[in-house]
Amino acid sequence: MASPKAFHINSPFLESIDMSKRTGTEVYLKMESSQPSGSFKIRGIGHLCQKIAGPESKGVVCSSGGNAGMATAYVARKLNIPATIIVPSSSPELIREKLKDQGATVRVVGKVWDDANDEALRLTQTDGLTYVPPFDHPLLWQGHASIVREIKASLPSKPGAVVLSVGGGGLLCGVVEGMKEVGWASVPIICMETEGADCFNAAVKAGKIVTLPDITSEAKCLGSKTVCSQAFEYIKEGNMNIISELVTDQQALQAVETFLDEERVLVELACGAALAAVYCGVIQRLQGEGRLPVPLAGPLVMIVCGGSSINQAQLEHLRKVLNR
Ligand SMILES: COC[C@H](NCc1c(COP(=O)(O)O)cnc(C)c1O)C(=O)O
Repeated sequence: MASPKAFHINSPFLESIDMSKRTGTEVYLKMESSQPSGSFKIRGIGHLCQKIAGPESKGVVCSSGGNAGMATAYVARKLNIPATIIVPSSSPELIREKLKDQGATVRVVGKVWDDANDEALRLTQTDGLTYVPPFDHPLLWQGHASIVREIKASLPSKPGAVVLSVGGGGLLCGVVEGMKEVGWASVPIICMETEGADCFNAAVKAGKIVTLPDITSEAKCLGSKTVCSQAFEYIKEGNMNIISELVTDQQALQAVETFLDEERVLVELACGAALAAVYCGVIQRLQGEGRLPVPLAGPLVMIVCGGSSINQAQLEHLRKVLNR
């Protein structure tokens, strides 16, 4: 098998003057929107595919809200193996076309990600395809952990907090793994979800893993009804400072628009959920509640997870649907 190589890039790490003004502390943006597949997913999925889907593979199949699918399709094309991506009907036509442009076979199954995942698992049995999970696998988390190593190499000191979005919990698990590895276990991790795609927050509140009845948020790429068990284990373990917060779809959309204006980059609603931690005052509220120090003990790092299910037409559609 070819020697393992990274499919992801060492993404830009940019200071945000506007976000720093809003929070009263230095804010750095880890721009995963710049990754070849459009989001951070390429880190874990590239690592996993290298390990379990060699040239002799009959092909890979991934169930996805869109971005794990984009990463799988991109990596499969680079490895010259077939890719089948199963997306739910809630994924915009835009992402289906992008997946096809990557050479993937795209199938639309079910209403939410969980339905698409059932079909992906079925295809591993019937067609002998290699299953690429979008968020729940140790090899994904190992790959995602590279983001923390890059941040450590770019920052002169330990961050005061790291902000990220949670869908199924894969990014969170990778960031925790990386932070433990580099000695940042005490750094608060602010986990952001949208109301209606809040499987992690629901588990934190219930004190156990729960399954949402449905995904009612427009942030479909956060749309897993159940968080991966490892993410919840980190809460039970209690060794990390993990804070779970929610914003509305409207707040996430406002964050997407503000980020576009101020940082000139267009990202998905799933990413807007993380950005809203700064733009909608969540950081300041947590400080007021004594859950974050004033000032933060170091710079705030925002993981700009990116996402490909967005363009001007989709942005306009979200404005209409969310009455903004
Ligand atoms: C249902 O969907 C899960 C996954 N998206 C997950 C996702 C996340 C959350 O990452 P996770 O917590 O799932 O590892 C954040 N930011 C963006 C832009 C994402 O696409 C997918 O594409 O299949």
